[in-house]
Amino acid sequence: MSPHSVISSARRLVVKVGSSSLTGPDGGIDHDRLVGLADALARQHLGGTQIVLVSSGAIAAGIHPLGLTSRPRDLATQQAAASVGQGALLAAYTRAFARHEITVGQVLLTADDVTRRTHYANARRTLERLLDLDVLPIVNENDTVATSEIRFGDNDRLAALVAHLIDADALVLLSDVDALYDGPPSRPGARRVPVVRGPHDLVGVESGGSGSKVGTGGMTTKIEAARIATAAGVVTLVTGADRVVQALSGEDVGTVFLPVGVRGRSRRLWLEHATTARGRLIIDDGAVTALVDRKKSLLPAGITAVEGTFHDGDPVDVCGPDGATVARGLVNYSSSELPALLGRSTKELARDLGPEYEREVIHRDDLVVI
Ligand SMILES: Nc1ncnc2c1ncn2[C@@H]1O[C@H](COP(=O)(O)OP(=O)(O)O)[C@@H](O)[C@H]1O
Ligand SMILES: N[C@@H](CCC(=O)OP(=O)(O)O)C(=O)O
Repeated sequence: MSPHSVISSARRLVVKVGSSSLTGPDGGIDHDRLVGLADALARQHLGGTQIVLVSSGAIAAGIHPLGLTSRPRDLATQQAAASVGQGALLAAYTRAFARHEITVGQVLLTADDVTRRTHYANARRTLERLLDLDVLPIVNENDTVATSEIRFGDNDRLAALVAHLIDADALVLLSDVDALYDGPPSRPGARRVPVVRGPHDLVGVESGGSGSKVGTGGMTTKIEAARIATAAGVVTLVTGADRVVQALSGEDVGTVFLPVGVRGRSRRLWLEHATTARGRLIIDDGAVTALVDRKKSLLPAGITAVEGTFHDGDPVDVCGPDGATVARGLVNYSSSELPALLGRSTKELARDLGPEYEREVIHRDDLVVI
């Protein structure tokens, strides 16, 4: 099966559309483009493909109603714009899909949230249930509550993680450029990269930031998203939103990234790619071996130093004696509690401080070796 036909025959697809493909020259939502996209997705949905749409555009949709002239730069105004714009965006999609008698559902995700064990299962269950009910879920980051530390900022990686979360057959990233080029597409002589089989095909490719006033991340975040998705076994296509019909029909458009890893469900992919570490735990050589080779939990005895300020449940990086990061995990103690426990055995801690101090600093299930 050709990689493009994986998309046309997919049972389950995640399609992501960027702000630059939904907005007009004035920065506001372009309803004709949004309806064109909805029509193409509706056809595929009615043909039996389960589709999850990850749509950016909340901030862009809030620009005009707030009387702004461009995408705000500061976080608080971006969040206000997203709050105003997300409702308008969903209303526009609801109307566009209703013409095909398709019901849509809004799912707003916060990266940090989904990483936690119970929330991960919950987000997956909700999306599965929506798909069972024949609803077309429309996902965005919950911009209004995500603070700068926990914010994804770009929906490309979020879409890759959603594709993994629902075990999609393929991920389609729609943008204002028809493919990945070997350099900025505005540069004369830039050539389309039709297929990426692995990192070697990206050697010499220059990827830059967004070329539009409303997009974020540019090609760099799309390549990163493709790397995450293909490592989880998901074929990824990057192409223009104006080629969505051809892409969904399996035509040779855009840039296709072939899977390099095996499929499988694991919260660990989210832990690694969705979280931002709030601090660092420095561990000794014995603890590095226990974590990396023996797949053990992290105990206080192997920790030599604590850096940063964090709470119980926050993501932290775990670093070897040379400072290199070896793992990331959700820590069971705050940065103020931990220093008093370092180098001590859990038995001794339980005896001196109480049974609750027998717990691991990071449980194996909350840890990903990098
Ligand atoms: N090597 C490259 N190939 C294609 N596009 C590139 C490349 N480097 C940078 N870009 C820019 O990335 C932009 C797409 O990213 P972005 O504006 O963030 O879109 P979106 O809103 O769809 O996420 C393109 O319009 C282009 O200007
Ligand atoms: N959550 C933000 C999207 C940020 C983002 O990733 O934008 P883009 O690079 O246009 O896909 C919004 O809805 O405006």
